[in-house]
Amino acid sequence: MTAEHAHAEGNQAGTTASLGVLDEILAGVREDVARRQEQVPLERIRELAAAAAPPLDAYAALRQPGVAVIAEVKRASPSKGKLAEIADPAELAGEYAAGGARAISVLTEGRWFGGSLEDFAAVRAAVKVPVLRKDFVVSSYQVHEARAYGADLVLLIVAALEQNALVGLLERIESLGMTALVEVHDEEEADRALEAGAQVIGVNARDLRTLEVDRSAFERIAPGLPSSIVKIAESGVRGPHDLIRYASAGADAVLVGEGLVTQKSPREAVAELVNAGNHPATPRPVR
Ligand SMILES: O=P(O)(O)OC[C@@H](O)[C@@H](O)c1c[nH]c2ccccc12
Repeated sequence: MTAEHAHAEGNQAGTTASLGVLDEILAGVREDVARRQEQVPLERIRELAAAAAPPLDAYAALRQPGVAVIAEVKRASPSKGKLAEIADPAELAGEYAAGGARAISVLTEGRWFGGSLEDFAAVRAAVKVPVLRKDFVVSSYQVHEARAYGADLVLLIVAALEQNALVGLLERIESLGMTALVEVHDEEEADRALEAGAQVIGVNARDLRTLEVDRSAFERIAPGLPSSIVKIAESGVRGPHDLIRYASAGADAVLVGEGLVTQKSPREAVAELVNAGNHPATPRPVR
């Protein structure tokens, strides 16, 4: 499906707000996973995961001094439709890394974000920094698949998962040597993430049900998280001033998509953020 098509459907989804965009996305993801699993059965994907190069330590990478920039390869979004052409995701990721990105995020959801596992594989082969599989993970098949494609980090969205599923998937990710980035949007979800044993927590400023952005969510939630937790501010970073605002509230890292893919020079845009994150006047997380 094209990004335009995805956007058109996204607008229709807006008229059925009671269902929420997240539920619509999840329904499509479940269909797509079932189809892939018919082609490559779980047993086979587990073998491929076992044969993949070992994962990088993303937790350690994100705890280095300075505010880390996680740069995202994002073609489209449900709220904005098509964002960027991205003819060569490997090249874009190379630019991000050259600009100083501490990790790369790759959307692999196809219907709404225009991503794919092919994009992921291309990026993984192009960079040496940890790579995040950004998708709507609902089954352990997707976790093994992520590892088979060389993922170091896997996103888990608390709003998309029952607590026992969250715990099971988090344990599966860690048992394969990867790091789980557990995404929350409010205090209750943050409590669930901690209870599940998350070490890396992302606060998404965007509510995945309504698609509204609230940059103050991080400021409300982050102070309540233990100092051992890597805290990532996700979404809505337009430039250095947003990074500094998040850093003041205790962010170890920011995750940036739209604000980078729409720039003429993604490398320079990353470097500007990285410089802001390394500046002596920028607040450091207290540990
Ligand atoms: O493009 P932005 O506003 O910089 O946001 C990036 C990232 O936070 C966003 O893509 C995101 C955060 N959590 C997600 C979960 C699924 C899909 C996408 C996302």
